[in-house]
Amino acid sequence: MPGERAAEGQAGPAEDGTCGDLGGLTPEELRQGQEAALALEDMMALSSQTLVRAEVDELYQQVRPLGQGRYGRVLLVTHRQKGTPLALKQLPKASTSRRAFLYEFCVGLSLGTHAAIVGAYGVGIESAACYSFLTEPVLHGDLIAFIQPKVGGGPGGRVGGEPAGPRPGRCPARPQVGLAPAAARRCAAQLASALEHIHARGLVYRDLKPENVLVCDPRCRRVKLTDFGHTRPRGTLLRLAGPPIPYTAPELCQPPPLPEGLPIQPALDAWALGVLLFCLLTGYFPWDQPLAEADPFYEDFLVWRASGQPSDRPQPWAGLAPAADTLLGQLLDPEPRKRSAVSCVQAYLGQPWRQQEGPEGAGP
Ligand SMILES: Nc1ncnc2c1ncn2[C@@H]1O[C@H](COP(=O)(O)OP(=O)(O)OP(=O)(O)O)[C@@H](O)[C@H]1O
Repeated sequence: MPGERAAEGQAGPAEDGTCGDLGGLTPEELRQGQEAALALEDMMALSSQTLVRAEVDELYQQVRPLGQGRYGRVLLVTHRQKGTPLALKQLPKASTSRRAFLYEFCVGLSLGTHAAIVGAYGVGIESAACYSFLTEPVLHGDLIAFIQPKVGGGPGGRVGGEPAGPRPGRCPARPQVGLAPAAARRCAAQLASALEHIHARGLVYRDLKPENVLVCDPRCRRVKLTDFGHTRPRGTLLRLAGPPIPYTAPELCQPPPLPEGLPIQPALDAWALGVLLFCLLTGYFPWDQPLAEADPFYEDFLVWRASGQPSDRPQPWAGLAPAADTLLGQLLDPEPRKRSAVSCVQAYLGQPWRQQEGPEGAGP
């Protein structure tokens, strides 16, 4: 989360009133992002006036921790009068500005109506040491615990970056890697739909990874996206902060088109969705970072894309069926303008994504 937004600008018209250099953004795309930014500013101003000033324990009973991120922790609590179970995300004031809190709170609130996005209750709380907000609790952990890693890892290492080998508590004899085929397709469909919903509101999610996908049931039938601290209006100018990860789109790794940075586009999320689907199907990352000069697995992928020859197919892609090749080829187009929108997933849901797919419905 909460990146302070002061350092972020937005691509905009040139001083002479023309559209100027929008860093590749069309005027319509720019308008969408500006409208989203204005709507969020309004919502933040209203929410700021209605924050509940109280200590969390006065209102809610703590049950147990649900998770910890870099910026905040999430607790399962119950409402003291009603007993309703709720998830409470707490962001310490020491490391979170009021503006950054309001931003994450309002983005979550504006998006939480979608079935595959964690629902928000519209209750923001200011305590002495923390800002907090309430969301629906999703009690089966995050997707990382459901992805069976390939023993020995893959090119870019195991998803989640834990030591190799089956995880404690999961069936060690199961040959399955990644997610079971039906569960992978269900996840893909729900996440693509959630991202479409975000993009249609002029926003870019920017943080797609299994840790931000919460699982609603033991068979991973329903999932929900959470954590909107990195979400920004389309066209926000951003630079890569820190080293790239497998989910980072290649255009963010290149020198930006404008001095202030790259105007962000939904194509960033399409790339991350492609990488996540690869992980769901194989149990490992396709590469460490999308830099041909630094990552031989990414370089092999580019060579295969350019030639289209089966003999150039990189070994990590070996188990994928033709439909998955085509789908991932569209989402992982290195050229953002040619990359397909996340909605392209829907066209491939009826076809096998892995060679020798097991029986449908075989969940983890
Ligand atoms: N509504 C919820 N229900 C259940 N668990 C949740 C919920 N929201 C978050 N969690 C758990 O808490 C963890 C941390 O939450 P979150 O990702 O929002 O924190 P963060 O500090 O913003 O994280 P990051 O370091 O990824 O930016 C999640 O990975 C998840 O396991």
